[in-house]
Amino acid sequence: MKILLTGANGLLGQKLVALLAQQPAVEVVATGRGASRLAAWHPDLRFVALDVTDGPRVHQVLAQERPTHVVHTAAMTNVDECELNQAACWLQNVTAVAHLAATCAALGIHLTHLSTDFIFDGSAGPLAEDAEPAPISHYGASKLAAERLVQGTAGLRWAIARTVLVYGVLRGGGRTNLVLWVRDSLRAGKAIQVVDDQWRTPTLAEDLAQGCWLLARHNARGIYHISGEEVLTPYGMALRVADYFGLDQALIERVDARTFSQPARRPARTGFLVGKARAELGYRPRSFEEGIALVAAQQDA
Ligand SMILES: NC(=O)C1=CN([C@@H]2O[C@H](COP(=O)(O)OP(=O)(O)OC[C@H]3O[C@@H](n4cnc5c(N)ncnc54)[C@H](OP(=O)(O)O)[C@@H]3O)[C@@H](O)[C@H]2O)C=CC1
Ligand SMILES: Cc1cn([C@H]2C[C@H](O)[C@@H](COP(=O)(O)OP(=O)(O)O[C@H]3O[C@@H](C)C(=O)[C@@H](O)[C@H]3O)O2)c(=O)[nH]c1=O
Repeated sequence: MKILLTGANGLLGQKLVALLAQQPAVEVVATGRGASRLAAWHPDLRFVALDVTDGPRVHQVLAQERPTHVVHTAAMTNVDECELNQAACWLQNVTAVAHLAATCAALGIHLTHLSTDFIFDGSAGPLAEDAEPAPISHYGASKLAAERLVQGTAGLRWAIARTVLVYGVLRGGGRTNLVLWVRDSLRAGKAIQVVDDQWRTPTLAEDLAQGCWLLARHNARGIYHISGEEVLTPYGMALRVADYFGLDQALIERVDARTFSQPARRPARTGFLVGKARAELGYRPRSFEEGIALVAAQQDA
């Protein structure tokens, strides 16, 4: 197998690089916007600059590299930024997917595409793969449009991995995540307000990477929910993080989502049922406790 990753500098991309480096039978090509931020940790990694919004370049790189599989992790993931800059969001989350899907179909490459719980309206959860999407933000709408584009590309062999609130240690800077934000705020003695009326199944980035690897290895076809299994609110997660790291829980103020005036709406209740991935792929996510322990171990390393 030869697997090409998009967005390799991002959180999921980094975990996929680390996981696939341990598979002797897999050749990895990491790609990302601009230079590699992984060279210090993976000096032998093959890295090719690829902005996925550049259609001719997408075709050029895939035609040159001829991977058997692409895992498309790159996206505009700042949900508020997507609401405020809708054209940029569409370009990165939809137009780019059109380039990749068409090229993968033409070259016979299996595509694993990443999607999100934010395609749902938050009225019910945890959700199975056949739940009806109804996005309430521009980010969610763009990710749903991308799913439909993948599904509608003639001749494409595809899998869609949908996931939920991903956390883990990121090297070299980038988008933070709930576990690191809570830990670092409390360590700095900073009070935080955390919502207790949103429900999620938080996902350890390493587990998501494992799920993507399983999808590619099985040449899976169709939609798979790949997340953690415990339904928690961000407030509940914050308390557990504080507890694990021995930090002051009194700094965590329990609030409603209405307390925040964010540009983009968030679905209240999501979270995923992962039974399909468990049964068909052998996917086994870690508990939230185990996930925090892994984060702690990596920070100490
Ligand atoms: N994080 C989460 O909580 C969730 C994520 N997802 C989905 O999972 C996927 C992976 O997310 P995650 O790794 O956490 O996100 P990150 O934001 O950590 O990583 C995304 C990466 O995509 C790169 N990127 C953005 N635009 C382009 C472009 N035009 N060309 C090439 N690379 C680009 C970014 O580059 P740069 O570093 O230069 O900015 C970044 O490295 C995404 O598709 C996301 O929608 C779904 C649900 C939850
Ligand atoms: C910043 C902040 C967040 N939160 C909560 C709300 C939210 O549920 C959670 C994470 O907030 P963020 O704004 O970091 O992330 P957010 O944009 O809500 O996270 C999303 O990212 C995209 C990419 C996805 O696809 C989704 O699955 C989802 O996890 O933390 C607070 O309670 N207080 C705060 O001050």
